[in-house]
Amino acid sequence: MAKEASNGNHNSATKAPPTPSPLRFSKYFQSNMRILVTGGAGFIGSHLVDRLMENEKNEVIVADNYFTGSKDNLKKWIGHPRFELIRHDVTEPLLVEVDQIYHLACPASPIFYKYNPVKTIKTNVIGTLNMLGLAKRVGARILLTSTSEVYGDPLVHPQDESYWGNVNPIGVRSCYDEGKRVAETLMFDYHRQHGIEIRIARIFNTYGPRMNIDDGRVVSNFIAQAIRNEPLTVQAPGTQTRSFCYVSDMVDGLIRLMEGENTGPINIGNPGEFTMMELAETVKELINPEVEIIGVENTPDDPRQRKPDITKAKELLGWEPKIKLRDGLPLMEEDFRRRLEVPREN
Ligand SMILES: NC(=O)c1ccc[n+]([C@@H]2O[C@H](COP(=O)([O-])OP(=O)(O)OC[C@H]3O[C@@H](n4cnc5c(N)ncnc54)[C@H](O)[C@@H]3O)[C@@H](O)[C@H]2O)c1
Ligand SMILES: O=c1ccn([C@@H]2O[C@H](COP(=O)(O)OP(=O)(O)O[C@H]3OC[C@@H](O)[C@H](O)[C@H]3O)[C@@H](O)[C@H]2O)c(=O)[nH]1
Repeated sequence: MAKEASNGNHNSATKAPPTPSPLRFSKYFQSNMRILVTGGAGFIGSHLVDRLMENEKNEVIVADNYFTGSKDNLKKWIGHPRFELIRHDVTEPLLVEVDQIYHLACPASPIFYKYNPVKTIKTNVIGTLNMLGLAKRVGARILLTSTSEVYGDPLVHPQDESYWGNVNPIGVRSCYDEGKRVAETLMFDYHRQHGIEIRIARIFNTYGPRMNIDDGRVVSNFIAQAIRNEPLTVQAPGTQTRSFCYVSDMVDGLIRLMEGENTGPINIGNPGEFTMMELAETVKELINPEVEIIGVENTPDDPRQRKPDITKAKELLGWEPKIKLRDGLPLMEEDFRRRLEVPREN
């Protein structure tokens, strides 16, 4: 009774404060970094989003047009209070208030970037211009995922960042290679002219769970073929080399680059180098010893060798990859078997 009287007395100086909304105590209101990930519904982007979302102080916005990405890759975050997903094409301007931009939007598989080459150039050039314009307007730091393809068919081996590359400017891969080179140029021009904080990662071939099954890149092709018991298609001559980085190592490198003090460009990749025939033999041995390996025709301008020099990443970011190809392939196999609904026979 006495309590009721006291609660009902609006003139009382000892009135209890109203109960705060439960939202006042939610993590949402403690966030101190809003991060935009373009291309966040894609392969690397969705793994990056997972890592960024692990930090309860981050809010993450993904902008993606779903050309090669999928909402499925982000399903565990849809509806989360610190997460937003926007259907957006980066060739159009985007107005959001953010502190950091990871700019990944661009098809990465040669089959997909060659499908509509004019659109690939627009994505790289106009898309990067739009994201730099956004970074300038809101004062955000921006990281571009460039590529080892800026080295073209390299005449220097392994490739370090000082190498200017050997790119065919009018070939079928140029929409991607030259597009990324212009994107790098734009990043540095905005940095020098407008003082934008930039970071450039030159990513070497990356693989892992969530790659599209029909992505067309070599690791996903071989794993899907081995699981389906179809011949592994080694494109001629089979002696061409690549260096494969597992996606968790890649994401770790990208975050270190964003958080560090160096603009780059910095190579992020795994220096373990394999011919495509060696890769096919490794997949055969690990996944399906019965599968056939066949030679097929290649496409024009396929780089003959590729291996990153990661001295700079080691020195400036304290980063190096941890997962060897032989350990990463079975992790990807597991994901592909689940999606293809082909369990491993014991
Ligand atoms: N995976 C690799 O081996 C590799 C190597 C070098 C560089 N990269 C770069 O890393 C980034 C991500 O590559 P990935 O392997 O995750 O490729 P991905 O194709 O899986 O992802 C790209 C994402 O960008 C989206 N996208 C494409 N065009 C867009 C547009 N105009 N507007 C908005 N969204 C768009 C796609 O829908 C997709 O979700 C790309 O910039 C790629 O060039 C990747
Ligand atoms: O089924 C296949 C597919 C590909 N290959 C060969 O495997 C090698 C790698 O081809 P991929 O299509 O996986 O990728 P590429 O290295 O050519 O390009 C990639 O490089 C770095 C990124 O920027 C992009 O993800 C992509 O452009 C090529 O020599 C290709 O000829 C096969 O032997 N069989």
